[in-house]
Amino acid sequence: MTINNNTNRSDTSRTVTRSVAVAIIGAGTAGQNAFRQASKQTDDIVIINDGFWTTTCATVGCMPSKLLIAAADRAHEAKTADIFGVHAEVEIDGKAVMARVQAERDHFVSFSQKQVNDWDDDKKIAGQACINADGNIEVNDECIEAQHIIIATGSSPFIPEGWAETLGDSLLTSDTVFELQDLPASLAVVGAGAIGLELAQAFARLGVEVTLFNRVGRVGGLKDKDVNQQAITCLSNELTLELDSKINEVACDSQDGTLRATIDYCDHHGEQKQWQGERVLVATGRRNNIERLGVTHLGVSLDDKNRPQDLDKNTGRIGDLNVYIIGDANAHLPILHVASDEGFSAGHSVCLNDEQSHLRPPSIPLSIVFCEPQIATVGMSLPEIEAQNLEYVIGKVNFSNQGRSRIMAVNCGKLHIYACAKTDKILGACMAAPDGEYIAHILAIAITNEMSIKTLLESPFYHPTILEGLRSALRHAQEQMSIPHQS
Ligand SMILES: Cc1cc2nc3c(=O)[nH]c(=O)nc-3n(C[C@H](O)[C@H](O)[C@H](O)COP(=O)(O)OP(=O)(O)OC[C@H]3O[C@@H](n4cnc5c(N)ncnc54)[C@H](O)[C@@H]3O)c2cc1C
Ligand SMILES: NC(=O)c1ccc[n+]([C@@H]2O[C@H](COP(=O)([O-])OP(=O)(O)OC[C@H]3O[C@@H](n4cnc5c(N)ncnc54)[C@H](O)[C@@H]3O)[C@@H](O)[C@H]2O)c1
Repeated sequence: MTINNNTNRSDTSRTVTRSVAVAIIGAGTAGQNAFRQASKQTDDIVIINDGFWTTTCATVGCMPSKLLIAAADRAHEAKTADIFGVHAEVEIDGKAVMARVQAERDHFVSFSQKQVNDWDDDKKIAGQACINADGNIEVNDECIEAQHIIIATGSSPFIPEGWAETLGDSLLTSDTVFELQDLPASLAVVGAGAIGLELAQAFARLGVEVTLFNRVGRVGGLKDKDVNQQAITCLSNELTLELDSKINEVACDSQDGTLRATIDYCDHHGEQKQWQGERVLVATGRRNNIERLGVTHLGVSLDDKNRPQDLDKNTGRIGDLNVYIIGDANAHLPILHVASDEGFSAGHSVCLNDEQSHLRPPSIPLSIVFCEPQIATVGMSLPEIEAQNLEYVIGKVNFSNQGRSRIMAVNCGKLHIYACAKTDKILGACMAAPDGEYIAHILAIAITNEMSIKTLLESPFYHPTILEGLRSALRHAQEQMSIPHQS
């Protein structure tokens, strides 16, 4: 069977060389999960992948970035030990730092490679897939007709037009930065999203002279002005920030074998300035890899940012087509656990008649940026709550005087909890906070299970912990409510 709703059929059809029940395009986290789940139901399956058969997460994403951050945090702790009366001489061996990042990264990569190696060779095709006007998949010299197609082609770094040429060898992206053999002397990081923030702070902590540029005044996508401002205050203790700036031109030349990159920009006061240094890490966002895949031949419509329309956010299914677009490829929530869950759900639903069986329940939004303080958002954002005219209160805590945070000298940050004033339930939260990853998970569990603030406050909070800061914010929210049982 070919995919239905085929709108762009050509007369010059290529002969089908293989027919399968399920074809998966892309073997990253989402695609591998889909393959594993679907393989439990059918043998009539093929997975096609271009490039490395591991995952973005293990190879150039979550894992190498956290390995670099781990080294940076050790350096930071040693360099700032003076505050405790502990004096340490810190010497950073850039080659050894990068060697550990690469060795541990390779260890993680080998896990996913081993799993893929165990799959039957005749179910794996290495090559770049393209969907033709008949809705069939062309790869190498094969033309595959599939009853169900799962697209899990991920995303790639977006580089502003012309920058690759003008920055030449000084250009780095998250695809190349972890291959460095040594630390650069100086680095401009462009983009203060998750990638830019994590890597800018990590390199700064490792002794690299870092300037972080962003075209808006927001960091880590924070939508709460107060928390955003607090995050900027904390981060600027360690980083040179050029927020709300406009980059006009980038260039690079080489003198005596040393790279010299320049960035001409207009700062937030409107003053023309120039940055000069060794390397430029471009972290200006990622784009899903479906532009040239030919998904429109399957009846899928895309908006102006390549986002598929009619996406079922639980399964990645597109409308009533037998087409699923999952993971970063659908540009919905480009984070790891979402790619993983969507892969799992799509893998089941292509094979079972009962589409609801074994599907993961929709999880509430959760994102964490691993800078310090950690920037995390859970549930609804403030603009979303306001757009729905919900009656809300904000429970706030500032970590500057929070007991355990002061003890540990990590007392910079703020937590805002948005709670419904009528139901006592948590709607969402936003923070730049020490131990933000744990606070965010507790709040995510509370929202998922519709726990009231009262119930949460009846749970024990051990003393002295940073989580007592969470209790302070919950109490602050409670104080503002007029629900009788709360008084
Ligand atoms: C630096 C960095 C740090 C990150 N840190 C975190 C983090 O801390 N936490 C978190 O939750 N998320 C993080 N992410 C995001 C996370 O890594 C991604 O959301 C996730 O890896 C996406 O998985 P995927 O399966 O959708 O895509 P991928 O793993 O990218 O897999 C897509 C596969 O499809 C292949 N492909 C593409 N086009 C074709 C084609 N035409 N034919 C055949 N194959 C094709 C690709 O080569 C690739 O192998 C990070 C990302 C980056 C870049
Ligand atoms: N810890 C995590 O969960 C984690 C870590 C890294 C990446 N990721 C995932 O990877 C995705 C991509 O991350 P990202 O940080 O590249 O993208 P992003 O979209 O989050 O941030 C890009 C930033 O670059 C800025 N920008 C864009 N063009 C610019 C220009 N010309 N000049 C100056 N600034 C410019 C934008 O204003 C924005 O702040 C994220 O959406 C996230 O889901 C997650």
